Amino acid sequence: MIDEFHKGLEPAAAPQDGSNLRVLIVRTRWNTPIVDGLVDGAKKAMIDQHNVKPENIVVESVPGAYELPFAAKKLLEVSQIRAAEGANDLMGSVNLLDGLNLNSPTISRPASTTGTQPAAASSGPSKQAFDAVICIGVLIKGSTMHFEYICDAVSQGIMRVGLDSGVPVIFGVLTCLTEEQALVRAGMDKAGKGHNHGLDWGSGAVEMALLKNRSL
Ligand SMILES: Nc1c(NC[C@H](O)[C@H](O)[C@H](O)CO)[nH]c(=O)[nH]c1=O
Ligand SMILES: CC(=O)[C@@H](O)COP(=O)(O)O
Repeated sequence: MIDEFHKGLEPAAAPQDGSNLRVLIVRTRWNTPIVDGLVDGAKKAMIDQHNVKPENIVVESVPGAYELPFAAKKLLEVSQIRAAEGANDLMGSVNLLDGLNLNSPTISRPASTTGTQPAAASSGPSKQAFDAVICIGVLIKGSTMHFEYICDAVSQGIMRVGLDSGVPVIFGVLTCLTEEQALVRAGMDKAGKGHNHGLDWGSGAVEMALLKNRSL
């Protein structure tokens, strides 16, 4: 029986400004063609509707949905450590600039008190911590209870990463009984009546990141 086609979430009332956000997408390598479509939808919504810079969207892959929570947790932690190091470098230079007028337009980084130049800011990976994470995967029921156990573990795990880290983690995992159900929810069904849920996840990531960053 073909179930009702989903129209997905109504788009946000208005596009939101994601131009300063950095978003991590963790995606699986199971059911790759469908996951690819969902990832594309999430990126499209963030870039086209909410002005997220393409270079501020990082995509990492894991074997399967069960690995999504661990990867989200660890990659988030690394980005937060890197951001703290970046802030520390900056504070270090401020300390080195003791007594100077920090508003001076000609300020430069002096040699450190030990006579060696402080490490130049690396041009390596971004030091901005992720403002949101989107976990994307497709679970399709097989002939055993494996599906049920993974679905429960993954949904609980992804929620816990968000609550524990204080960074919104979007649950972008389709839990389907058939491949057709997944195709419909990725907007890839032959009838063309489906809706790409990745679009909703991208918009949701921007909305929740801005909510997290909202100043009191
Ligand atoms: N059957 C599906 C899986 N199974 C693999 C697990 O997610 C996991 O990678 C494995 O148990 C090793 O820990 N993963 C999916 O993403 N989708 C499936 O349909
Ligand atoms: C979601 C799954 O792990 C499932 O596809 C595995 O299939 P099976 O239950 O037949 O082993």
